[in-house]
Amino acid sequence: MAPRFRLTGIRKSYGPTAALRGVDLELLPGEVHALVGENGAGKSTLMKVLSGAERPDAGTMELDGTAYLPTGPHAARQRGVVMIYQELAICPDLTVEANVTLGQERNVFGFLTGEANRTRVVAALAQLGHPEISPDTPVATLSPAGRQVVEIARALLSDVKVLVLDEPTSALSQEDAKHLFELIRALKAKGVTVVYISHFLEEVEAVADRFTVLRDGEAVGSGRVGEVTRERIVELMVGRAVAEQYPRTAHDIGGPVLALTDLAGEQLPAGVSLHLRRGEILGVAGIIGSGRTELLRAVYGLDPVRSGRVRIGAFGGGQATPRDRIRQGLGFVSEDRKTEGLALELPIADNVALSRLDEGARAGFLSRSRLSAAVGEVLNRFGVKFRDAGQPVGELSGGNQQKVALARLFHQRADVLLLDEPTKGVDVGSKSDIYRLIGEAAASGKAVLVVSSYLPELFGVCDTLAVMTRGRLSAVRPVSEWTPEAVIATATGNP
Ligand SMILES: Nc1ncnc2c1ncn2[C@@H]1O[C@H](COP(=O)(O)OP(=O)(O)OP(=O)(O)O)[C@@H](O)[C@H]1O
Repeated sequence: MAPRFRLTGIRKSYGPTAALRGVDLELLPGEVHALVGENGAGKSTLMKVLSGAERPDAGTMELDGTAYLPTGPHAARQRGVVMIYQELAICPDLTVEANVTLGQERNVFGFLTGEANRTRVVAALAQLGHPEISPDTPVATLSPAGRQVVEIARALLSDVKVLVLDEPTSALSQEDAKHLFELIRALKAKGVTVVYISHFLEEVEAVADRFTVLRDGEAVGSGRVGEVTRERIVELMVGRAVAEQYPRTAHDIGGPVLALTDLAGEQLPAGVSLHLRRGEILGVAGIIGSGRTELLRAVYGLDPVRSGRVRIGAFGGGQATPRDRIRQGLGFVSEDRKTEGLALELPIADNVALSRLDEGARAGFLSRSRLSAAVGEVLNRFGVKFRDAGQPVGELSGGNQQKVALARLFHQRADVLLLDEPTKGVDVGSKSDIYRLIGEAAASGKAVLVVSSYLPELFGVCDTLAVMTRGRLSAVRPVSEWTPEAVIATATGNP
């Protein structure tokens, strides 16, 4: 079959960082092609080149046998090549219709025909199986899944031939992820080529026909999904065999360090009690919207507490500010690193040291070199791929940004770690590193409360587990007393 899209010898550097070092890739019509690789391997950069957001330094591209070098995303879209980003690039204040037609209003003799546009939008939403989404709805009021449908509808309107999805399930519930897979299959049946970037090999196996592995800016292997083992794909990604996905460090559980009594926020959580002990890794499962994030935010002082108590070691009481909480030994990694986790324009070193600036301070001055040295050590432990600690965090790949957010917590030397989706966007090898570090933290007497939507990780890492349903938390039980089925049943309110 003639390829729909061919990239040959693609190179791209950002200053001294070579993100792509001569990549060849062929995409067939009507296939789902998974692009996998470690954080910083170059997946997003390659897809930005393909979708016109970045210009390659060298190499050629062909779409349906003719030369292709778009001047920008708009030009790429006109040729039918569209990329949908992890952080959806939609205008939240505008309506669904305005978002879908943005920049591609059908123009008859120079006039915009509002009615024709509306018909096309309604048809696209119906085609995607979402006739319930009204064109007049402001996008801001839609769920992440709804926003994604709007983005895909927008792609359909530009007669998409190649659709790139960059970690599309990261903000979706399991149910919505299933719908997305159905949608991808429908697009495939229409002959659309879908490029699917993901760190979840289960998803790759469920939805992709072929895969390509990128490592350090080079394509190091490709093939048909199902003809190679998952272990082999991981080996290609990391360049070595990963011995243990969930490394365990023996740790003892001690006395309580965090106690919540009937903790309630403005809406969520709705009355949560629990004891977290020294050396314990306690997982909180639940569906999106069940109040898990709100629970961590209330404990950390980011959201107001309506009633109930938070007791941390010797400190008791209800409301406190994050500053108080940090002093009391709490550390928090937000699920939403872009808006409240990291200061993207600031250097990596400053981001890591943000809550502990005393480290590099000497006689009232902040010594850059001491700060960099202290931070460098933490970053290396986390395997963060970076050029130098003075580089802005925003230059790092998504997964590496997440590792910086975690590194900060360890640098802060918090006693109680509140982790909200700590491995979101993180590659398999690095996930394993993060699990090892969580285990080591527990072994050194820290207590860990971890919220995750990825059940294998909760079962692989935690000592105890509880499930959140509509703002309430089930009893905390040892992991060995739970099954994934029981967790799902409890989470959906059918125990
Ligand atoms: N705007 C930029 N400025 C400087 N360096 C960049 C920029 N964008 C990407 N890079 C670097 O290029 C390399 C590849 O990054 P890219 O985002 O393509 O990786 P990725 O495979 O998508 O990673 P992840 O799985 O973490 O999203 C990384 O070393 C990254 O730091």
